[in-house]
Amino acid sequence: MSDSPVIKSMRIVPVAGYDSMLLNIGGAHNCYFTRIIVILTDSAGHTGVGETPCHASTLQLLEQFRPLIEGSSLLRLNATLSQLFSSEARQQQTSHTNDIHIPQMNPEKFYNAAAAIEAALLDLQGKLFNLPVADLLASGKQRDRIPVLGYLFYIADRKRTNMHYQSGEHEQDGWFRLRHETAMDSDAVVRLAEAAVEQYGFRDFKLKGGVQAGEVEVATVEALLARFPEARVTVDPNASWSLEEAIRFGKQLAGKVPYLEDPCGAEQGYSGRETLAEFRRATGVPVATNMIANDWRQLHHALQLNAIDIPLADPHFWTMRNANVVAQLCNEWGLTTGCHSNNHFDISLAMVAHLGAAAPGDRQTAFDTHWIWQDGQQLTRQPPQIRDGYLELPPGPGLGIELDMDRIEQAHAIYNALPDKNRNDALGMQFLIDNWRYDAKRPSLVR
Ligand SMILES: O=C([O-])[C@@H](O)[C@@H](O)[C@H](O)[C@@H](O)C(=O)[O-]
Ligand SMILES: [Mg+2]
Repeated sequence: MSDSPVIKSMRIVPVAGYDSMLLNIGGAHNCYFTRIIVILTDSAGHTGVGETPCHASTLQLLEQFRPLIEGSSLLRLNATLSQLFSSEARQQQTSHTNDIHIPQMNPEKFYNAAAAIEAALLDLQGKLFNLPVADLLASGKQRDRIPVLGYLFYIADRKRTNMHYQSGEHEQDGWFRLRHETAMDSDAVVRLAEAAVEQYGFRDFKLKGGVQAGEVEVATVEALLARFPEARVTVDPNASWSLEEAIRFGKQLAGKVPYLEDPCGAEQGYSGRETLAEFRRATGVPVATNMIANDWRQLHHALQLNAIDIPLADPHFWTMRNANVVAQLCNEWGLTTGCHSNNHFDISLAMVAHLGAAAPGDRQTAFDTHWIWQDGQQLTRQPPQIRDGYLELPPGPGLGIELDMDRIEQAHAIYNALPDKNRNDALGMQFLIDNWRYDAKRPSLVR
C-alpha cells in the first residue's frame, strides 16, 4: 500500500460552452451551458478527470470534499468514496423531485460532486493499472461501442432574444448549420433528424417533448417514423402529460415506439411512480425514466409498483460505479439498461462510453447524449466519436482521453464572464412569452 500513488492536488474548474435555443418543459436552453471539471493529479504525475453539471452549491461541496481527496491513497479509492458517502452532505441530500428543470430544485448536488470525483479517481486507477475504466467497473468491459440516440429538440427562433446564441452561418449545410436554426414543426424536426443521421448514423431517436400540445408532439414522432420506418423513435414529455393524456397517446403509439419516457408524473395526490404503473398496465408500453427512480430508495419503490422498464441511470446522478450496479440489476432482473443526459462536454461523453461498455447483457437501449449539440467544443485532444449510431470507447487506459488545457482555460474564461452561472431555462423563454413561468403539468408553449 505504501507504493500507492497519492492524490496531490484537486483542481475544480467550472467551464462553459455554447448551446442552441432548445426547448423543453423548463423553457429554452440558454446560449451558454455550464459544467464542472474535476482534475486530480497524483504523485506518479498522472492526471485523472471527471465532469458533472455545474451549480454554485456543487462547487461549494467539491471544495468541502477537497481535504478528503487530497492526500488520499489512490488504491484506497473504496475507502475514500465510502467516507464521502457517509459525510453529512449526503444525509442532507433531498430526494429527487419531478421538477428537474428548476435550478433551485435540482437535488443531485451531492451525487453530482461525488460523481466527478469518482470518475477522476477511476481515470487515475485505470492509468495505474493500464486498464480502461470499463474494466474497473464490477461487470468489466463487455463491448467496444455502444448504441446512442439522436436527441432531437424543437428549436426556438434565437433572433427573438438578445442572448448570444451562435448562428452557425459560417458552417456548411448539414447538421452543424441546422442545429442553430428554428425547428418548430414536424417537417423541421425531420430535417434535423436527416442531418443527424447523415453526420452520426443514428438508428434511434428521442424527441424532447413537454413543449407543444401532446397531439403535436405525437404527430412529430409519427412523422419521424414515416421518414425512418426502421428507426426506434420515442418522446419524452418530462411528465407534463396527465395520466389520461398519457394513456391516450400511449395507445396511439403502442407497437410503434419501443418505450415512452416519463409520459406522466405526480397528479391529484398520486405519485409519479403510481401513475406510471397505471400507464404501463393500461397501454402495455414500456416506460423509461430519469425522473422518478434516481436513487436506491426511489428505484426500490418504482420496481415494487412495476412502474418502469428502463431506469435511465445517469452516471452524474448515480456515479459511474452505482450506475454500473443499476445496469447489473437490470441484467439480472429483466429490465433494460439506459442512460439519461444533460448538455455536456466530451469528458462526460467518455464517462458514458465506459458505463455503456461495462453494462452486462444485451438488453440495452440506445444511451442519451446531448453531445451532437456541442460537438466541436471538445475539451480533450481526441474526443470519443459517434459513428454509425454507436459511441466508440476511446482506446487507452483510464477514460482514454487527454485534456486539452488551452481549451479548458478558454471554457473557464467563458464561465467567469457569465452574468448568470446556474442553469435557468426560464430566461430565454421569457423572450417568447411575457412573464413565462414553469409549470410541471403544462408543456412550455401551452400557455
Ligand atoms: O436538456 C434538456 O432540455 C432536457 O430536458 C434535460 O434537461 C433532461 O434532464 C433530460 O434530457 C431528460 O431526459 O429528461
Ligand atoms: Mg427524460
